[in-house]
Amino acid sequence: MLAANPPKCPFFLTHSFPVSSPSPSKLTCSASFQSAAEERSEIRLGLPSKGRMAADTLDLLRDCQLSVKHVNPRQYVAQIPQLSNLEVWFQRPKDIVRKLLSGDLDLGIAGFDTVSEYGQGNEDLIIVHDALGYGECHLSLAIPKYGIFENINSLNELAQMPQWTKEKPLRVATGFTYLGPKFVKENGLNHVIFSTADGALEAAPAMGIADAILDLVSSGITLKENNLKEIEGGVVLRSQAVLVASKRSLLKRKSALETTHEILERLEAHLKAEGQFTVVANMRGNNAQEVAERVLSQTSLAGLQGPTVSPVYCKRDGQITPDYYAIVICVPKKALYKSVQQLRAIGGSGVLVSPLTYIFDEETPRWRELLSTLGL
Ligand SMILES: Nc1ncnc2c1ncn2[C@@H]1O[C@H](COP(=O)(O)OP(=O)(O)OP(=O)(O)O)[C@@H](O)[C@H]1O
Ligand SMILES: O=P(O)(O)OC[C@H]1O[C@H](OP(=O)(O)OP(=O)(O)O)[C@H](O)[C@@H]1O
Ligand SMILES: [Mg+2]
Repeated sequence: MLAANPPKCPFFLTHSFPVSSPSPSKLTCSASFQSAAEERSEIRLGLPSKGRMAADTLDLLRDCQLSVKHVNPRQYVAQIPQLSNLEVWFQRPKDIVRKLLSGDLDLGIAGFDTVSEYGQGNEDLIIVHDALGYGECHLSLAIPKYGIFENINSLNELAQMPQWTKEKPLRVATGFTYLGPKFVKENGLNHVIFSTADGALEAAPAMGIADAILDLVSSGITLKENNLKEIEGGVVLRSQAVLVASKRSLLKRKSALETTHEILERLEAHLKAEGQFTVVANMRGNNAQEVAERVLSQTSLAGLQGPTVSPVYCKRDGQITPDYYAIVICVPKKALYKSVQQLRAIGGSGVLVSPLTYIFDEETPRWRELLSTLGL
């Protein structure tokens, strides 16, 4: 299990050492970078400079009222006016991870696949938010649909093929030269050799360069168009965009932790709200309790913390009395139509639906988790 084409980039050389026993060059490098990090007063957030994560990242931050002021796309530093102590640095996703490890960035947004591949399990990297809701894909082993693989549909079947020997191992093309070998080792595949390429990996089997590929899949179209198939047990990891931090930064600098808290709260509040609608409806009833009971008898109307039921007063024969009740609930977007049907079934009318911008909980579970990971 080794990379057939040893990568030329010095980072690969450093990263090929196990994390538990870093190379001397890595230690020297990290010590000098660390002192530079300590001299900085501003907090640095790394964002993808281009590629598929770039636009969605800026959109997400904008939706959290954290718009990045970026004068032109070739300028690699920018600001988020709401966070005065923060500098944004645009970098390639893999460089975001490397620079978090070297202490040149404090926070970053990248795909979980990139964090896992280039972070190599380093404990200095902490995932602060693991589900930013875009860049969804999975890293998966794929083999041809044809030839000797026609009846192979699982990792076990692949491992047991008599074709793979020490002299003639299964050849896998991948850009994931850390996660790939780790996965085959953990899954007991003995005779495997990896080669690397930067893109269009799906061509490798048809070109005769590899027997299988290990690459990211989202729609599955590229695999299909190249006559390849995924196999049972062949998914190495599932990925989406994550917010990741350097543990050292958060522990050493109080302002880094405070900024992380604010970003996390805004992300959580926005992402939670994004999946929900506020629904307001009118309902006749004898009292608020009775209306609430009717609402709660329906499975799709429980809301975030039960319904809010408010009397709507009117003047009749000189008397001010509650004529009907207004109920307010939050419903998941997916369950909207079902909720409206259930509201109607219990006498709801005049149903108003509006999008939610933020849901701020008392304290976000991810913040509590972060503090506990930091031992605070
Ligand atoms: N179908 C997909 N294929 C590849 N990446 C995807 C896909 N869907 C989502 N992603 C996410 O987008 C990231 C790829 O983004 P991008 O294209 O910028 O990176 P890259 O091509 O690996 O980087 P670079 O061009 O710097 O080598 C992946 O790491 C993953 O997190
Ligand atoms: O499942 P799908 O939706 O078809 O997406 C998967 C493809 O997308 C990515 O390639 P990319 O477009 O980044 O091109 P590249 O391989 O040349 O980098 C990835 O490497 C797969 O080839
Ligand atoms: Mg790409």
